[in-house]
Amino acid sequence: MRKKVIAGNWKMNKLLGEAVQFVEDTKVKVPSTEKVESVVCAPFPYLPTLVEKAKGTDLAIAAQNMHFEESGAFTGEVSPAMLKDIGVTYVVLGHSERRELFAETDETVNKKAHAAFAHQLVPIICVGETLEQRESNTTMEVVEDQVKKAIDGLSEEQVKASIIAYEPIWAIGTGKTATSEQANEVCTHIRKVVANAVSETAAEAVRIQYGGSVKPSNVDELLSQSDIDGALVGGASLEADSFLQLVEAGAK
Ligand SMILES: O=C(CO)COP(=O)(O)O
Repeated sequence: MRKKVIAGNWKMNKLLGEAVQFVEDTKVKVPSTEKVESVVCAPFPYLPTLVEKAKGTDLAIAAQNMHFEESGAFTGEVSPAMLKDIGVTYVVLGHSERRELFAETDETVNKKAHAAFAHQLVPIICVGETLEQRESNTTMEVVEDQVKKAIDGLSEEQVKASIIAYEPIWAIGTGKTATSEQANEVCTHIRKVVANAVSETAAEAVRIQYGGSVKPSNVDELLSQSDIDGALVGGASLEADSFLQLVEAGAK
């Protein structure tokens, strides 16, 4: 049984006081169970404070991005070593907003995945098709290509420890969720891609999240699907109550 992962991706939202309040409100309420991991992906300036606040609880704190280099002349960037040093444990890589707006490529996502493992960070690797690609029936090949490139050169153990988030771009922040069947179909395909590229063992172990307008009212159905092991959630992760309902669904 794969442990589910519910990750709230706050994106560029909340001020420090609000971020701290959220962690105070949720850290004692997230379920302590083998069934689910609860993760909050917060903006960089809040990470040290939130890691401190969440210490010793079942709430993990993640970054939303990082550079792949250890250090150097990269003004404005944050390195994997810095994240590791302050106690961050997960990092989102290749979110579609970073691919679209900040020139993230499959190649940089792959470099970042290697860098994450070099610093004991668990990567949450995002993939997903545009509406145009879905309408032209190229979803499976687009996603297959993204997954293969992202995990290229990782060891079997590293792939087993990775999290892949399938986020159809047309379902992000639009209120349009993929149906649970549509979401599962692609997640099943991702698992096959991993089986072919790495091994059956890696495919069995890798956790695959769905993301795109996940909310308390649709999370149960999505999580009941055979190949969906969690959710990466934007809007519905901003309120503590709603985030807690999502992690409770993961603990069922
Ligand atoms: O992009 C997402 C999570 O990374 C999804 O965002 P929404 O849940 O707001 O659609």
